[in-house]
Amino acid sequence: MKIALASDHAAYDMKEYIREYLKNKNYEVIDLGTYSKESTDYPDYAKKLGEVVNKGEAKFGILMCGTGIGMSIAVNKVNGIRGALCLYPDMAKLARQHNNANVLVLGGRIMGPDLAQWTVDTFLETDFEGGRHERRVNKIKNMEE
Ligand SMILES: O=C(CO)[C@H](O)[C@H](O)[C@H](O)COP(=O)(O)O
Repeated sequence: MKIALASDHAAYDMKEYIREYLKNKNYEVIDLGTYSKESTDYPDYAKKLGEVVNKGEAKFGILMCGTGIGMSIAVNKVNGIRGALCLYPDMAKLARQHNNANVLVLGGRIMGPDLAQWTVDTFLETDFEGGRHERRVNKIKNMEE
């Protein structure tokens, strides 16, 4: 399974950690940056990753910034993206089961590596439930331009 990753400077360490974690679990990882701790603008990375996921070049995306809020606001502007800021595994489980989220957003300044890793595992291993949730997700899709 292909996973796209991106972060701003505030979550650079977390991105590096998650990239190696996923590679060790044999996921194919597309690292879209940032590639250093130099100050960057999170919308640039949210746009880049959102477009990769929307085109189907990766099944899921994982975005990280300091709190996760900026990335989450920005990535949800990209068509086809359902980005969910999840700060612990149960949020990730419901983001997949109910919202069919295709981008997980994490907060690099507020989550430790273990919590981030458990949240990523839950997100990637949980399926969409469909049914009544499909109707609601379709209503979100219909809001797109
Ligand atoms: O968008 C954010 C706040 O919700 C992110 O946490 C950014 O990473 C943060 O704003 C970056 O802040 P910095 O002072 O430029 O490092």
